[in-house]
Order: sequence, then C-alpha cells, then structure tokens
Amino acid sequence: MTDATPSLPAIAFIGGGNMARSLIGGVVKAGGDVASIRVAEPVDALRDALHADFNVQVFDDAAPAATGAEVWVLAVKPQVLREVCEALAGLAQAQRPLVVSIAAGITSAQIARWLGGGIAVVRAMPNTPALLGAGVTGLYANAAVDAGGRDIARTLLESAGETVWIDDEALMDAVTAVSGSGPAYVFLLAETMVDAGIAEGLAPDAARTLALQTILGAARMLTADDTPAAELRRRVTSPNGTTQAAIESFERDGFRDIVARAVQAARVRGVELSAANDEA
Ligand SMILES: NC(=O)C1=CN([C@@H]2O[C@H](COP(=O)(O)OP(=O)(O)OC[C@H]3O[C@@H](n4cnc5c(N)ncnc54)[C@H](O)[C@@H]3O)[C@@H](O)[C@H]2O)C=CC1
Ligand SMILES: O=C(O)[C@@H]1CCC=N1
Repeated sequence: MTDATPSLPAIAFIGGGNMARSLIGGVVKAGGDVASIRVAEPVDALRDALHADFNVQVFDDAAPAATGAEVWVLAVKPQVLREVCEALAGLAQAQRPLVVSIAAGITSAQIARWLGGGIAVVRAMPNTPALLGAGVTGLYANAAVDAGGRDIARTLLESAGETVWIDDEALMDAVTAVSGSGPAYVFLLAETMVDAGIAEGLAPDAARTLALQTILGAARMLTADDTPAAELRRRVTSPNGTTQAAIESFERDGFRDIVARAVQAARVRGVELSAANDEA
C-alpha cells in the first residue's frame, strides 16, 4: 500500500470482469477514493455486484464511464479491445487520457492507433492474486507516457501487489507467460498433487490440506529471503531419500522442458493475439 493511492485521479475501468474486480478490490482495500472509480460493464449482474461490493459508479457503456476520467483501464478481452478503442477514439483525442491496458498480447502501438494516435499507453500484466493484494504486475510505458503517468500506473497496480517495469515491450508476452498465466500453472500443480495423494490412498480432505499447505509454505519460504529455489530444494532432498527419488523421476520425465515449453506456448499465444486482432 502506498501513501499515494488515495490521491489517484478519476479512473474508468472499461470492462468489469475478473481482473477489473481484482484491481478495483485492491484499490479500495488500499484506501483509494471509490468516488473516483467508474466501471463500464455490459453484463447487468457483474455491474450490480461491483456497485454493491465497492460502491463504485457503474455504467453499461464505455463512453459515459470514460468521459472526464484521466485514466482509462482497458480490462476487456483482447478480442474486443479494438472495437472498444475505436468507439472511444473521438473521446480519447479530446481528453488525452492515460490509458492502462491489461489485455494480453495487444501492443501499445495498436492501442494508441485504435484510439486515434498519439496516446499515452501503459501496458500492464497483472495476475489474479491481485484479489488478495498478493499479485505481481509487469509494466511497460510507451514514449508518450511522462513521469507522472508512470507514477499513476505504478500506484494503481501497486494496490494489487508488486510491480516490475519492463523496458522492452516485446518482453511483455514473456511476462504474461510467466506471471500473468502463472497462477494457473500452480493451480494445476495443486490439482495434480491432491489427485496423486488420493491415488496413494489419502482421504480427499487430508490430501487437499497436505498439498495446499505445502504449496503455501513453500511459496512463503521462496519469498522470505533471497535463498535460491534450487538451494531450498536441496535442503529438502536428503541423500538417497524420498525427495531425491521424486526429483529424479521429475528430471527423467522432462519436467523442466515441459514447463519451458508451456511458458513458450503462452508467449507465442500473446504474439498471435496481437496479430489476430489487427486484421483490417
Ligand atoms: N484473468 C486473468 O488472470 C488475467 C487477465 N488479463 C487480461 O485482462 C483482460 C480481462 O480478462 P478477464 O477479466 O479475465 O476477462 P472477463 O471476461 O472476466 O472480463 C472482461 C469483461 O469485459 C466486459 N466487456 C465486454 N465488452 C465490453 C465493452 N464493449 N465495454 C465494456 N466492457 C465490456 C465483459 O462483459 C466482461 O465482464 C483480458 O484482456 C486478459 O488478457 C490480464 C492478466 C491476468
Ligand atoms: O489467459 C489469458 O489470456 C489471460 C492473460 C493472462 C492470464 N489470463
């Protein structure tokens, strides 16, 4: 939580789905001024829930939410972003907002162009632990973003957790592949460990508690200090013990390659999303 959070300018979230809810929850929890938050969301139930839960102003259309807001957070799916931006282009040229896009793949140049050109765009790639303030966000600013704009974007995303600036926009697809999608990899590991425990005879509740608390405890150890993950792993691995048997099995089965290929697939998909949504 930063002291600057309450002084964020008026922010319009365009799209009030999962990630917008996580970010809004973070800003509200951090003491941000809810009166300065507007959300455009076409789905009635989502819109009503955002208003009920956070007391933010809600709209069923993007333009009235964006009118007068200094910051626009684009939180729609990549596949609809072009249409959303083109509908807001006139307003963007009149208002010159700071645009923060959380859409996977879509580049700052595409967004600036779809909004009519010359727009300050920050690409942000948060992740769902933002809901607990335990997220991490990669941030990239295009050349039109000034120091004040960078501060606003950082402050906004810091309410969801840590932030990391990325200088080369091409690497935002790698950020997405590691941390944007990353929680799903950990959830997959959790599912697999619970299922494996059950397969070995543990009761489902016991397997769940054992696996999930192990992941939580390990994550806390990983972030407690600078001890490398490999060293923490070594400390668990007694010579010729049970862990060594498991790690050797992972290595034989190509665990490192499996993870590297999955991260690469996510990165490549980011590039594809950019290209697929830019056809004339
Ligand atoms: N879910 C995740 O873990 C992460 C998602 N993202 C990015 O965040 C963006 C949103 O993803 P989610 O929140 O997961 O999707 P979502 O589907 O939950 O939210 C998108 C929302 O946009 C609304 N919407 C559609 N058209 C609209 C329009 N014309 N005006 C205003 N709202 C409109 C939809 O009704 C929906 O509620 C995507 O671009 C995704 O790449 C980024 C980081 C992590
Ligand atoms: O799966 C996706 O495309 C989005 C971006 C990162 C996490 N969810």
